Amino acid sequence: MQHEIVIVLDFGGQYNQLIARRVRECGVYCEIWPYDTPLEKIIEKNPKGIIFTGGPSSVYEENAPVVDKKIFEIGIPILGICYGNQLIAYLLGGKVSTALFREYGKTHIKYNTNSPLFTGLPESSICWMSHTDFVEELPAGFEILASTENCAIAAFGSREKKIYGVQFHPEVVHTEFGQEIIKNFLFNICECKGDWKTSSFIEEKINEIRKIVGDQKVVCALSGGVDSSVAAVLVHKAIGKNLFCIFVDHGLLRKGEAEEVIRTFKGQFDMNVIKVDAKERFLKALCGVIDPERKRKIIGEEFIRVFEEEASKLGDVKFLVQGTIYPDVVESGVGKAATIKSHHNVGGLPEHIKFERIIEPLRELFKDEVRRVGIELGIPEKIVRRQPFPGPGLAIRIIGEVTEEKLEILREVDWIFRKEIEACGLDKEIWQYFAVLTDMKSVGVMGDERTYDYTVALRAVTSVDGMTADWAKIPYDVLERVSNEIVNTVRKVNRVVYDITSKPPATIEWE
Ligand SMILES: Nc1ncnc2c1ncn2[C@@H]1O[C@H](COP(=O)(O)OP(=O)(O)OP(=O)(O)O)[C@@H](O)[C@H]1O
Ligand SMILES: O=c1[nH]c(=O)c2[nH+]cn([C@@H]3O[C@H](COP(=O)(O)O)[C@@H](O)[C@H]3O)c2[nH]1
Ligand SMILES: NC(=O)CC[C@H](N)C(=O)O
Ligand SMILES: [Mg+2]
Repeated sequence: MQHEIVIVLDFGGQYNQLIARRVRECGVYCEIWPYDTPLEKIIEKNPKGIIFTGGPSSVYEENAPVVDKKIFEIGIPILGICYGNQLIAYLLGGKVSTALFREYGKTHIKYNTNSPLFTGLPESSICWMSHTDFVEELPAGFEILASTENCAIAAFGSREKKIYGVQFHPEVVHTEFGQEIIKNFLFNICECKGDWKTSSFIEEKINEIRKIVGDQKVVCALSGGVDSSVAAVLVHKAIGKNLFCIFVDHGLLRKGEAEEVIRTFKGQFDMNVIKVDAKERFLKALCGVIDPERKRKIIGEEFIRVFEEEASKLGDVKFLVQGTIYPDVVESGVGKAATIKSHHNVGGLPEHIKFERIIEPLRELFKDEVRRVGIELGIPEKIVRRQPFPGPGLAIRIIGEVTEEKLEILREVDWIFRKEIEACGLDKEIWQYFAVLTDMKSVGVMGDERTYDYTVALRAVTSVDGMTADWAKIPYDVLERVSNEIVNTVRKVNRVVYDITSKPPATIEWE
């Protein structure tokens, strides 16, 4: 059966896959295509609508990514988001400039709810912005449909042309009514019917994995985190005893973590799990390194070398399974997307790898989708609900050089914060909560003595998919208890600060 399709044209935005996902959630099939796909190919596919994504470029730059202007004349509805919005205005004769007031994160917005794009919405609400440029003058034949305090043209469009642009990001969960806007575009403007159902993801993947590996051995990089646990269980369902999980203790784990992972996994699943102690080699490789990207690449390479060594002990192993998910991919900078940080399992991978193929069954999914798959696979809530912990571990939470001493300090601080958050039940609402050891020392006074010690930062965020996040409004008395216990019990720390930035403009991790 031929489904209705919406095409998302990719200009390198951070949230492209989120757009695709929102469209799929509305029951409309959707594919992401490169921005320079020839127009004939698009017309041939006969899409119900086209969405232009955001992107890191500015339309007035030389070599900025553009589309064939004829795309505006073929009668297919178009929605431009952020860069896509600026591009529509620019190509149709409007003016795009750099703003004096940049907007990142939470912004109040007012909608014209008479527009089919915004019907059913309240007149004002919250949207999320991430831009420097803005549409200053509209092209002829368009009207303003939304504005914010610093951005007069926060949305524009033409009912007759069926072309719309929004400066904000309706696809991120922090934009209230974002999904309604996407729905309005699909159903009111593109006149979609919604004829697509999420086909059985698990079944499809199991078949695919069986087809690729047959009866050969496979190793799986297992961290005990959500993604790799779900990936491991999925692959285990497909190939059983031919799966060998490798858990690496790289010395950058949290207090008690290695023991807990092994205990949970051995107790819970009937799987082969190999634990590798690789503390020394990781710390040696990181010695003297302060640049965050270098740290990530070194860790990415060491991981692979350890997996290769372990695999060679098992015979001829061609396949490595990783729990890579979509945010790891996009932040590492694939296609037109900018590199935000090289996740060790994607952008941090070394050039030469002995495995013939890396299998990543969760590569297109977001964390909350992975969690849903995990629950469906029968993985206990306790594992599926764990807070994310990045593969490079504490190395990217220690600003500057990683040393044994700093690791020791951070482990203790992090433990105190974690225990307190869990004790007061906040762990259920907060997406991630951890401590960062800054590279800064400051003066304090303890027991009438001068101290000159480290500042630690506490970071806690709420999020749904890790792509955008807000800082968690932890009650002052909880922060106070944590701060007191840290400075009273952890040596070499005399100051505690709380990070109150959202993502964007910050990221969740500090490096
Ligand atoms: N200590 C480790 N040992 C083996 N593999 C690891 C380790 N840490 C990370 N990996 C691999 O790198 C991938 C990415 O790490 P990441 O932390 O994003 O995912 P995760 O640990 O599976 O889930 P979570 O995000 O919930 O922590 C993992 O899915 C896993 O395949
Ligand atoms: O496996 C991983 N390898 C990495 O290199 C990595 N870097 C960040 N993260 C996790 O990804 C989510 C988004 O983090 P950022 O806002 O810091 O980019 C957050 O949940 C981070 O903890 C990583 N996970
Ligand atoms: N998120 C985006 O698409 C940003 C578009 C453009 N680079 C700007 O800064 O305004
Ligand atoms: Mg992890």
